[in-house]
Amino acid sequence: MLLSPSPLERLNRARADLRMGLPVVLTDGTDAALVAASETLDEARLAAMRGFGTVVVVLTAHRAQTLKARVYDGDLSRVVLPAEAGVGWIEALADPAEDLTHPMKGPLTSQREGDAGLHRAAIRLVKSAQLLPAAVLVPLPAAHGLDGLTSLTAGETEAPETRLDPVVAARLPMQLAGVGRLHVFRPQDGGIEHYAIEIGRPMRDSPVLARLHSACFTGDVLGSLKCDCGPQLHAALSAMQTEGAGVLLYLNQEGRGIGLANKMRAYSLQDQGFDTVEANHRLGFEDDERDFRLGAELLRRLGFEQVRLLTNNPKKQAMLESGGIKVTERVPLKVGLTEENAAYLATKAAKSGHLL
Ligand SMILES: Nc1nc2c(ncn2[C@@H]2O[C@H](COP(=O)(O)OP(=O)(O)OP(=O)(O)O)[C@@H](O)[C@H]2O)c(=O)[nH]1
Ligand SMILES: [Zn+2]
Repeated sequence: MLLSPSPLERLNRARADLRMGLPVVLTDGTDAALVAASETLDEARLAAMRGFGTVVVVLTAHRAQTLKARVYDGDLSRVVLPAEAGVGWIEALADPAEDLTHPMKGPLTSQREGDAGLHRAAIRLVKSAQLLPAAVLVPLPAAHGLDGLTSLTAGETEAPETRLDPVVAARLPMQLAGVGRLHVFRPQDGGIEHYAIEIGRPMRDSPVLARLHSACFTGDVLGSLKCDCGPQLHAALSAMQTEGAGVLLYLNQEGRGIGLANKMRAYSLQDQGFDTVEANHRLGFEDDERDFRLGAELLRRLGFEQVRLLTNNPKKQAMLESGGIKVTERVPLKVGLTEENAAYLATKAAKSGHLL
C-alpha cells in the first residue's frame, strides 16, 4: 500500500521504539525474535518477553571480555538471563558504571548453539539508537504475529548510505569567520539534521578549504578542557576567514557517534583511570562509531568535489576519498593543547592514528 512505511522508515521507527522501552520484532526468513534495549526495558515488558522462552542479553565482544563472559560468536556474546534476574541485573551487565564498585557476581553462561544473525542485527539496532550496545532478545515462534510492534528483517537494520535533503539556507554573520551561509540538511531516514556553513563565496572549480567537525557539546559549547574540539572549531573558522572562503560541515555525531549520554558514561570511566579508547570498549563500542559517508554526501550536495581538509585524522581523509571527494591536501589543525587534554591527544595519536 502506498501509505505503508518503507524499510528505512520502519528502521527509524524501531530506533524510537527501543528508546521508549518498546520491543521490536526482528526476522530473517526462517527465525524471528523479540528485541528490546537493555537500557530502557522495564520489568513488565521483560516478564512478557520471558513468556516466549529463554531470554538472552546480547553483548558486544568488547563488553563481554570486560565481564569475562565467553564469546562464541566472534563479535558478540549471548548471555543467558538467569531465572531470578530482573532489569537491574541486565543493567549491570550493560552499563560499566558500577563495574569497579559492584563487580558482576557468578559465572555468566553464554549460548553456543544456533545462529547469531538476529543477535548481531539487534546490537546494530540499539547502537544506531545511541543506546548502550546491549540488547535483550527472545526467540519467537515463527508464526507469531505481534500486533502493533515494529517489525524489521535483519538486513533492514543495516542502514544504507543516508541521502540528505537541503531544507533551508540563510545568511549568518559570524565573529570569527565573517559573513557565511548556514545550510540545514535533513536525512531521508528522519534522523538528526546536519549543518554546512559556507564562509565567503567558495569556488566550485578549485579545492575548497574544508573542515568536517563532529559535534562536541562539551568542547564546542562549554569550552571543556578535556578535548581540543572547541579550539579546533574556532581555528577552522578563523582560517576560512583569513582565506576568504571555506566550508565547515557540522556533523551531529556527538561522542564519535555514540551520543552524549554514552560519551558521559565514557567520561565517568575516564575518571576511573581508563583512556578514551578503553572507555569506549568497556561500554561495548568500537573506538569510533562515526559514519563519514555523510560528509562526502554533504559536500557533493553543495557542489564541492575537491577539498583541502583541515584535520589531523588520516581516516577522515581516507573516508572522504572513498566517498568520491578528492582531498588535494591535508591541512593540520593543531590547537588547544591543555594540561587536561594532553593524555587524550596522546591516546588518539597512539591508538587511533591521529597525527600529532
Ligand atoms: N567517545 C568519546 N568521544 C569523544 C571523547 N572526546 C571527544 N569526543 C568526540 O570526538 C569527536 C571529535 O571530533 P573531530 O574533532 O571532528 O574529529 P577527530 O577524529 O578528533 O579528528 P580531527 O579532524 O583531527 O579533529 C567529537 O564527536 C567529540 O564529541 C571521548 O573521550 N570519548
Ligand atoms: Zn570534544
